[in-house]
Amino acid sequence: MQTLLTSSQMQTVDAYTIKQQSISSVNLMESAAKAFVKAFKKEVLDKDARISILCGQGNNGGDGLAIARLLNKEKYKNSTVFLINFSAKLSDDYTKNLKRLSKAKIPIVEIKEPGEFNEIKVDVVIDAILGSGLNKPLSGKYTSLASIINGLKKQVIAVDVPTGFNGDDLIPENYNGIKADVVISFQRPKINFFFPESVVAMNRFKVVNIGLDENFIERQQSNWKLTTRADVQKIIRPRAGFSHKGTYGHALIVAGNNTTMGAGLLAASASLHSGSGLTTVCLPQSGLIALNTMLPEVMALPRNEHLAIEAFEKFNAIAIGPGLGFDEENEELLEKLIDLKKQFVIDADGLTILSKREDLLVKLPAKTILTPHMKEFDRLFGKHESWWQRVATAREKAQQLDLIIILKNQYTFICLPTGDVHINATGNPAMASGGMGDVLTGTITAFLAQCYSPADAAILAVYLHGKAGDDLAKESFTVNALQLALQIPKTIKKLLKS
Ligand SMILES: NC(=O)C1=CN([C@@H]2O[C@H](COP(=O)(O)OP(=O)(O)OC[C@H]3O[C@@H](n4cnc5c(N)ncnc54)[C@H](OP(=O)(O)O)[C@@H]3O)[C@@H](O)[C@H]2O)[C@@H](O)CC1
Ligand SMILES: Nc1ncnc2c1ncn2[C@@H]1O[C@H](COP(=O)(O)OP(=O)(O)O)[C@@H](O)[C@H]1O
Repeated sequence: MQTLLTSSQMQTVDAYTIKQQSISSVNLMESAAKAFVKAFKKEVLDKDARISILCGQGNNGGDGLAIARLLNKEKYKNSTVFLINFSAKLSDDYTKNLKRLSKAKIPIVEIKEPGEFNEIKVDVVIDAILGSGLNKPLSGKYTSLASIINGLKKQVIAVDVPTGFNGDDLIPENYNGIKADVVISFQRPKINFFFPESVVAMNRFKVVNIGLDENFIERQQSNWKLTTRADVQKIIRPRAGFSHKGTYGHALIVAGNNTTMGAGLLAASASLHSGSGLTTVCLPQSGLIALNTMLPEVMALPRNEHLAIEAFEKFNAIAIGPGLGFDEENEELLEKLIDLKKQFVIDADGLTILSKREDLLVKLPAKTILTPHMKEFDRLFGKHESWWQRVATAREKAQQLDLIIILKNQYTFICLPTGDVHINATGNPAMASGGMGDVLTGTITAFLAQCYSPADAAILAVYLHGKAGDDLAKESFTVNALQLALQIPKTIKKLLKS
């Protein structure tokens, strides 16, 4: 797990590292520039590319000057440095790097007015104008320059953050900063990189290590965590010697209806492939042939109005919702199930029922896992104007109601009752197709059945679901839900081996 920090916390880390490691701030800047250049070389392979390096007058600009010098050493021969001199204040390390740069034979152009930057014959722009020191909205000359750069429609690579991008708070719809193709950020991604609103400022990001004190970072107070491969490797337990099907629990998937039977089958397949010892699906009679044909390993509990609630008692984890329908009968079933006080995952139509029945929402057993996508979430907790607002509500509700709320998106936010938000960064757009959420539900249920704690089951399942999608997307333009369910055991095996 990596702790994610705000820009001001990163400044503290910066200062601490300088003090504790007896490294000067200009040397820290040098290591940031080196790390940037290493990543840049993978982005821009052509050493003849015409590169414009735009440097502000703070430390972000200082980075830019050091980068210019290092790129020159790396034989990028067509670079020009533009000094964006819109302010009177220069940082010390900027001044030191300007002096160092003067020894290299790189053209330097001073820009005092935005219109003076009219470099249209450029292939790559390096944006080192303003970084994480942004302390007010962008305006005046900076806005005009950002608009000129965006208008060039060239490849833009930003140092640490795009100019005008606030790393820690809502990005306004009328964002007026630079739009980067790639951001090469230092040591930790900014929290805002994971919010969909950041799409106006960047297409993707990379994070490079610059030698900041990791232990100190991890000691900082922050509720934002990023799940790493190492975390998942620590959580996941290998299959034990002398174990048998009883060792790995019995998952029940209450799902499927005449026109949405597939949702139940997908969730059941995911449960089976994610390692639950036994899986049963509670589905209508009309789904039995499909189930027995497709998943002979999975058992059925035919769902009808005569089904007694005692039939649900033997399961140690129950998922309710994929393709279930939300008529009165299903509402009654959900109500009865909740009274059993089992470990639940509630998804899809189960969530729709909860959005109509607040009395049930507040009765959910502790650590019940909810898996809404954006629309389901807003149906449950009210309309939200932004993802910052939505995540804030999810965090608050998880604490208030003692629930685990998995708010699904490209980057999924797992909100725990502790107030922590675990961000998941696996997964990709090849997975954007129906049934994917049903598979996630089945996977979570399987981990609950195997007695992982609800928080671990959520973190593990979300990571593996995305990772399985990433593994498949290496070879395929699209990834469908059933393929993904089948991939999960292979992805787990690979994680355990490495
Ligand atoms: N630990 C790390 O991660 C490391 C970080 N490093 C690098 O340092 C960068 C941060 O540098 P930084 O603190 O000097 O601030 P930076 O972004 O250059 O801004 C400069 C000045 O601009 C001004 N200003 C602010 N907003 C404005 C606005 N809207 N419109 C106009 N002006 C505005 C404001 O001045 P003020 O307004 O207060 O006079 C501010 O002081 C960071 O992104 C990374 O590249 C690495 O070198 C090493 C390790
Ligand atoms: N572009 C993407 N990147 C990463 N994950 C994605 C992407 N698109 C979809 N997913 C994942 O697929 C799942 C979709 O869930 P959901 O919308 O409930 O699907 P469905 O209702 O069709 O089963 C979520 O876990 C989501 O994170």
